[in-house]
Amino acid sequence: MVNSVVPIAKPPAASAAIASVRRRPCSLWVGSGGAEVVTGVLAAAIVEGVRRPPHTRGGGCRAGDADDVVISNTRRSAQDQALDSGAAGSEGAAPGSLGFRRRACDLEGAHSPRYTHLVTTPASGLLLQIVGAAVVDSLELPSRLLVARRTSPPELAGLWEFPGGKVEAGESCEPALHRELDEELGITVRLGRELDGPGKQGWPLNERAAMRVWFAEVTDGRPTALQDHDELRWVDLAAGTELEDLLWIPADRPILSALRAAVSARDTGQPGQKRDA
Ligand SMILES: Nc1nc2c([nH]c(=O)n2[C@H]2C[C@H](O)[C@@H](COP(=O)(O)OP(=O)(O)OP(=O)(O)O)O2)c(=O)[nH]1
Repeated sequence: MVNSVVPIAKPPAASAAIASVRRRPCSLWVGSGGAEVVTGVLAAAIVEGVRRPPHTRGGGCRAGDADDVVISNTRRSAQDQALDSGAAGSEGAAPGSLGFRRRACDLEGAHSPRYTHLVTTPASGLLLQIVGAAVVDSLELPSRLLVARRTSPPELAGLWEFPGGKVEAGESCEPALHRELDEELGITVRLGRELDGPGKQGWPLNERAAMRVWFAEVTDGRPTALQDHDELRWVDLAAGTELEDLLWIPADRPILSALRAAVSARDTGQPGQKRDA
């Protein structure tokens, strides 16, 4: 949840990224979320907003007042800058980094499509949270893994991955994973054990994101590539099989190794078993 929203004239520490606002400064809303913003968004600016998000406090703003906002931060990537200049609704992704979509729902309470322009900057030490599923044919006796081939962004298109996606603000990891699997594959699953990564946020993917991964088993639906993927495949988990030969997102390789070890140790967990709530 976004803790506070204040006019740019009196920014909190987290809004140091904001360098200048042309036109009317009071039209810029700054959300300072901290740990509660699970997607890793610490500072965010919504411009062109026509009404403030429902869970926020602060002064009013008027439609179109702040459509010339400049965000500046030494940690900003070329991708962020591209987003600043790109068309609303576009996605950007620099090689090795994540694509951030210009959409309002990255901030809880800002789900209105009328918030047309959102720029986010990651907090230092807080990564964008991704969740992924190691969907196996059986949680108790796994022998095959469901893998998915991405269609975007161009840097990742054609690479195989664990189905999943970004945790949205206000969402917990496991519900996010259920949502992603439903949206992307049209399946309902029961979750098994989490495949613990090296960090609290799971497995590092790049400088901006980390992924938590759970074993899962399909309980309803037939996996179908509904969005984000052009092919799904059940592959044998045994060593020396197709699984290793597939062109994986490189960051996923260590996860695959750990997954195999967990399967060998029959450590995929019982349904509902979790590391945390
Ligand atoms: N789902 C998934 N993403 C991965 C894996 N490995 C890896 O580096 N990533 C990266 C790729 C993406 O930059 C990011 C996940 O973002 P995404 O685009 O899949 O998220 P999403 O489904 O919520 O997509 P969108 O709504 O933003 O379009 O994490 C993986 O195994 N599974």
